[in-house]
Amino acid sequence: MSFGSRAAAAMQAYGPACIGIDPHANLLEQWGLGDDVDGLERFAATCVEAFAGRVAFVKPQSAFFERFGARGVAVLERTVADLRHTGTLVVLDVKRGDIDSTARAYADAYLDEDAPMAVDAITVSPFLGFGSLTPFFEVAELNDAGVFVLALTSNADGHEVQHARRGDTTVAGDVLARLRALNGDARPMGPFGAVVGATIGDADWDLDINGPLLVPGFGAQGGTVADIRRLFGSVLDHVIPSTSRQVLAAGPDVAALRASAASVNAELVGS
Ligand SMILES: O=c1ccn([C@@H]2O[C@H](COP(=O)(O)O)[C@@H](O)[C@H]2O)c(=O)[nH]1
Repeated sequence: MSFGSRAAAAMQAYGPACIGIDPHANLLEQWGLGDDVDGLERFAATCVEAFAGRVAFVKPQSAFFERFGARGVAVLERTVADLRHTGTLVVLDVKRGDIDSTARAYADAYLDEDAPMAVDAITVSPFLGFGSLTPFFEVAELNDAGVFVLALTSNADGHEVQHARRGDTTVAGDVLARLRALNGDARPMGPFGAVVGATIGDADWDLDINGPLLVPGFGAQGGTVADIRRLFGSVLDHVIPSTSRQVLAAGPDVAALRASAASVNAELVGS
């Protein structure tokens, strides 16, 4: 089944929220864990226990695992496998992008179902040109995986590049239009998504890409359900709001983490 179909079915079954696994040093401390590989392992295992099979998407942030070198990456690999084993869709936030031949190696590393770190979808950066992302789209399609392209990021500096004019459009507008073309008329939606922050402010963008919209910036960065409703109105059913620290702050108690994730979904569905 295509990633678009799997994502739509998971949202229907569990609600739209994506819960991020971001083991910040201060969260490890709050959870009574060391800022070391053992702490990381305990943190990730607790997140798996809390969220696997209970939410549609989990988004591990690779940077917080890479911080601990090869042993941290090994923890990430086990975390991804444990989550996927339960059917929870894993969106790995790695923001990759490179020249064609290297992009293919990155795509093989994450999107080839036989790779040790195979995930359901990854985030990529279009900064080397949208065409440089072709290997990611090709490998994803072959493996029923997804790709989320940074379009309008949640950080305040993103607009410097993303709002830059490009002919009669903008850099972000062009990324969104190209994703729309790639997704064609796939039903229920195509596998190629955009990252659009809940914090972008204005609602003047055509976000109808017939693909999933991964929406970080919701929660700890200040984005609210009202922002999501205002920004995504007609394409709300394709929106995957993603939140990490807001939910993780409820840990390390597994029941409290589950309750926090459930209340995010309830709030979103109520919108
Ligand atoms: O535009 C973007 C793209 C990615 N992120 C990532 O999402 C999470 C946000 O964490 P919170 O704790 O919910 O703020 C983090 O991993 C970022 O690297 C983003 O924030 N904005």
